[in-house]
Amino acid sequence: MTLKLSDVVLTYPDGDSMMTALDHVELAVAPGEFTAVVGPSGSGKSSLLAVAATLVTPASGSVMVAGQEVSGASREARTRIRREHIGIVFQQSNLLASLTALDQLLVMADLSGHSTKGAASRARELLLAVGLEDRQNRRPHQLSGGERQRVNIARALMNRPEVLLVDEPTSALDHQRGAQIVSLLADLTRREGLATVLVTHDLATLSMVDTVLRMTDGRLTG
Ligand SMILES: Nc1ncnc2c1ncn2[C@@H]1O[C@H](COP(=O)(O)OP(=O)(O)OP(=O)(O)O)[C@@H](O)[C@H]1O
Repeated sequence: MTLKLSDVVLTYPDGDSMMTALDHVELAVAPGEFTAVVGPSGSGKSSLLAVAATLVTPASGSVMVAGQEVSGASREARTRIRREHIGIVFQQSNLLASLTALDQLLVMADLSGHSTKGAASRARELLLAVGLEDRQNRRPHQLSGGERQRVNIARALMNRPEVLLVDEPTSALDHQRGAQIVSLLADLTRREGLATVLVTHDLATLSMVDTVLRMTDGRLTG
């Protein structure tokens, strides 16, 4: 399993007591497997992604990413695991306003400290994979909402992660464009052998995923 959460409990302070955001959660995603997590607002979906992204440390349980145990790892070790093994796509496209689509990707290679040798060809390959080969010199304001989300997805894959975590990527898009984004994620999951977790409210796109899990009051069920 590329991503494995075992018996994960996450609590937040809630007034004088604690509330349980993740309640003994089990999640296992294999390479090339596209998993969707659905559930009502406040049920814990974003918390699940934050724990899987190594951004939040659970109260107990184990989080394994690409064979490495995250729980108990130092902040530096978690940052390294995140940079090397995890791609994250947020709900809103958070692209840099002044950069072209191509440069949005190249800046990821710079930040990771990897040599830029090979980065340009990886960036072009990804822009082609997301259908933006003729948009590579456009800045965010010259792209549609769907195109910006495609750049976001391509950028998340720049450093060849094994795990892809995607939080409601279609919420700002109409149904057709949203379905195209989920179809693209399905294609990339298979092509790049990613362990992908998609949080979504868009039930119409669930036919494109391999596994659907439901989150209810912090409990994850199949
Ligand atoms: N940093 C925090 N501090 C305290 N409580 C939090 C924090 N983050 C989330 N919560 C609480 O944890 C519960 C789960 O929240 P979470 O955002 O994970 O749910 P969600 O299913 O992603 O919701 P949505 O679909 O609205 O994004 C909610 O009750 C929320 O209020």
